[in-house]
Formats: sequence, structure tokens, C-alpha cells
Amino acid sequence: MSDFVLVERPRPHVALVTLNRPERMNAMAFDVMVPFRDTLAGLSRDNDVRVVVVTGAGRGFCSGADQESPGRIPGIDGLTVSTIALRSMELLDDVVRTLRRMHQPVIAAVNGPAIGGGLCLALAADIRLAASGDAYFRAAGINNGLTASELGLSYLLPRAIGSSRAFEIMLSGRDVDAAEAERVGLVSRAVEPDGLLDACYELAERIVGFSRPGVELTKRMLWAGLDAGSLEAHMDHEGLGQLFVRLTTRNFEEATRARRQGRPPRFAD
Ligand SMILES: C/C=C/C(=O)SCCNC(=O)CCNC(=O)[C@H](O)C(C)(C)COP(=O)(O)OP(=O)(O)OC[C@H]1O[C@@H](n2cnc3c(N)ncnc32)[C@H](O)[C@@H]1OP(=O)(O)O
Repeated sequence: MSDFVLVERPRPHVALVTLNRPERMNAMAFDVMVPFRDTLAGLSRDNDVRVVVVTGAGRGFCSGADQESPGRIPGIDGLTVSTIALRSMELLDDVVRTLRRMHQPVIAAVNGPAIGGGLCLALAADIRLAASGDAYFRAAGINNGLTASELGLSYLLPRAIGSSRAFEIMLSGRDVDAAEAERVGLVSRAVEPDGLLDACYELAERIVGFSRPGVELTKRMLWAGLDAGSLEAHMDHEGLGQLFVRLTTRNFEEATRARRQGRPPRFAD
């Protein structure tokens, strides 16, 4: 479908989906995210697939919004800048939604940095395993002069690790390494990088051995239990806040420039 998204079947009934833009640390360019979302939706409908593992090619899991070549989303010709921004946010929200709605359990094999939207992707998976020493997490919207509350993060992170830690991590923009991620429950296990995929497959094979409706309904009920409010409504609120800061400041441009120049960003607003 796209060279940016690879699909393999490493074990019976197990699909491995790899974000494949290693030179950009698998940033969320639209021409990566559209096939990623469509691939996931297709696998969800594939009755032969009982577990999906998601990972990143190369050194990164996913480096969040693409700051170099974000690409274009389909069907935006003739729209205003504000509407294009809205559609962009909706597309990325849709990726999170698609992950959440998959029939099958999704295991994130976090092989390297999961930054900004990349952290959101990991959190939208049902289970997370991380490569010790290589994986780390950052709620990077805040580092970019935006909000860290995007793509469900302010909904998903407190539910995963509790509100005290979520507030601290989202407001500090600091890195959380794999060891800490395991300790605070952001991932269920940190494993040696070489054994990461095998650990995911081992877990997947266990799940494949159980009743399909038993597994699907357990997943659904776990999420239903966590959904005290509604993720849909929450993402709408988050998206509006993020768009407001994105469109009314030049902070993201400054953060991109600063990263290219290897200096800390200076936000005017
Ligand atoms: C709605 C969603 C919003 C968000 O997601 S906001 C978050 C936006 N993302 C970020 O702020 C992350 C920015 N990137 C970084 O902080 C670092 O990078 C990493 C932690 C991901 C990795 O650091 P290191 O291991 O030192 O690698 P490297 O040399 O910085 O990056 C390798 C190559 O990957 C490109 N790259 C990294 N992140 C992005 C990105 N987000 N968009 C586009 N390209 C990216 C770089 O430029 C470089 O490329 P070259 O080798 O050509 O210099």
C-alpha cells in the first residue's frame, strides 16, 4: 500500500505493522499516517489476524508531528488554512481512534523514542513493551510551545499512570526512559532491545491461544471501564486548544528552527 508502512506476518495470526520512515524517526507525516490508519483499519477487518504488533523502523518508534516535510492530507484543495489545520488534527485523531477501535489487541513494541504524537500512538495501543536503554517517552507538545494535550494524551496518560505523574510529565516535557516507564506503569515491561519483538510475539501467541470473543470483549470492557468520560469529546476539546496555540503563535516554527540549529527554543508567546 505504501513504503512508509510495512506489514508482515511473523507468527500465525499475528501481524507486525512497522512505521517505516527511519530517516525522520518515523515522524507523523500525513503520507505516513494515512496509509498507517488505513492499514490498521484493514487489519481490524482481517479475520485471520488475532493480535497486531506496532513498531518503528530504525532507531525511533515515532517522533511525533513531522517538522520537516509534513506532506499533504488528501481532499484539502481549496480549503482555508484554518480548515486545513482542523482536517490535519482530525486525521491524527483518527489514527488514535482507529488503534483504539481495532477488534484485536494491539501491542506497541516501543523500540526507540516515542515523542509527542508518538507517545500518543503508544498509549492508544492496549499493551506496551519498551526496549531498555533505547526507548524513551516525551509529551513534546509543551517543548514545542504548543499544548501537550493532543491526540488523547491528557485523557490516556492519567489513566495509564495516574494524574500526579501525568501532570508532571506533561507539564515538564522531560524524557521518561524505559526503566522509569516500566516502574510507573507506562509500559508493562522493559526488555533488552534485541528481544523486544520476540517478547511481543510471545505475548501475542498467548493471546492467540484464547477465545477470540473472550479476548475482544476483554479488550473492549477494559477500555469501557477506563472511559469515564468520552475520548471522542475529549479529543475535540484538546484539538481546539492545540489548534488555537498552533495558529495564533509562531512557536512551532521557532521550535523547529531551534532544533535544526541545536539550541533551546525562545518562545515569544
Ligand atoms: C499533533 C502532534 C504534535 C507533536 O507530536 S509535537 C512533537 C513534535 N516532535 C518533536 O518535538 C520531536 C523532535 N525530535 C527530537 O526531539 C529528536 O529528533 C528525537 C528525540 C526524536 C531523536 O533524537 P536523536 O536520536 O538525537 O536523533 P536526531 O538526530 O535529532 O534525528 C534524526 C533525524 O530525524 C529527524 N527528525 C527527528 N524528529 C523529527 C520530526 N519530528 N520531524 C521530522 N524529522 C525529524 C531529524 O531532523 C534528523 O534528521 P537529519 O539526520 O536529516 O538531521
